[in-house]
Amino acid sequence: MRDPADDGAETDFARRMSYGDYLSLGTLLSAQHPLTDAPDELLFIIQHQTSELWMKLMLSELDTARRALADDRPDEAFKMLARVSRIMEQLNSAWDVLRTMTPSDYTTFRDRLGQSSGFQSLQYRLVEYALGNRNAGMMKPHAHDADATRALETELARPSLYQEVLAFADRRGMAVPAALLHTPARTAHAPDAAVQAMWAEVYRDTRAHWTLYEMAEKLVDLEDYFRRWRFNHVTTVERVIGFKRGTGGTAGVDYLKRMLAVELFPELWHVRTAL
Ligand code: HEM
Ligand SMILES: N[C@@H](CC(=O)c1ccccc1NC=O)C(=O)O
Repeated sequence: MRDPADDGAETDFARRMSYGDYLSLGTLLSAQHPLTDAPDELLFIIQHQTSELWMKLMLSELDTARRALADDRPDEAFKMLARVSRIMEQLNSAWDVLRTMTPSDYTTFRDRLGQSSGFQSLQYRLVEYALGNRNAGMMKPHAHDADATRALETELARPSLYQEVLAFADRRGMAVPAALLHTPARTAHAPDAAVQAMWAEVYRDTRAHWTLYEMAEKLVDLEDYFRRWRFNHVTTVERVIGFKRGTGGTAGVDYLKRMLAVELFPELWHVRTAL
């Protein structure tokens, strides 16, 4: 048997930082605590934990993108937004693993989940808020958690990604209603005719407005991937629990189907009809 040291591999990590040290794998890999012996429960836990890790990165990228936009560095924001779309694509592919869990597998441990549900995911709510799908009522499940409530309030006190984009367009000389720019929104952005007219101008003369045109397509891309996530979620849920009520207390599939109608950047979709 060949000794790895013959290939020059370092083997003494008594006093050196190793792979596992750097990545805190001791902590990461000891954070799975199934409540039953059901083999699919580990799948369920890891699927959610990995989603939360990707959401953590997504929030960091959305933060950087917004700061770049506010500082008029659109090219940097494009890079971050493209990455957010790729992360969503990653989350979309992950559903294929969870879909291997049948209703028979899931019912062996579903009761043990109690009232817990993805509805209470802090990071998911922060992503929704950052993207502009703002509903302060969604903070209620976090009322018992001061840190979570503070994080959500801090997010609501910031302009959403779309507001940063509109402010950027305004600085580029486009006509954007002032009311949409200066106060961070606490409710979901409602379709606005003047904003749609602004995007129509961009799409009608892409050469004159290339940066905003690229921006618009980055946002449409992002929302396209997010819609696919919502669709994969609701389809997986129907496949696994049918039309049962959710553990979080909502109607389940019917609630999630309503969420499919959410439009993050409505004018960018509506403008297409007008082009
Ligand atoms: C078999 C797997 C799954 C089932 C049966 C399921 C079921 C549900 C149901 C019924 C809801 C509605 C809220 C409720 O009343 O509970 C919900 C919400 C939610 N789930 Fe899942 N889910 C599954 C997997 C996942 C995964 C892998 C994630 C990834 C993090 C996730 C994230 C969420 C989020 C963020 C919400 C809130 C959505 C919103 O408010 O728009 N779920 N889920
Ligand atoms: N709402 C799900 C339970 C569920 O999926 C879940 C439970 C605990 C932690 C994360 C979950 N995932 C998404 O909602 C259900 O009704 O079966």
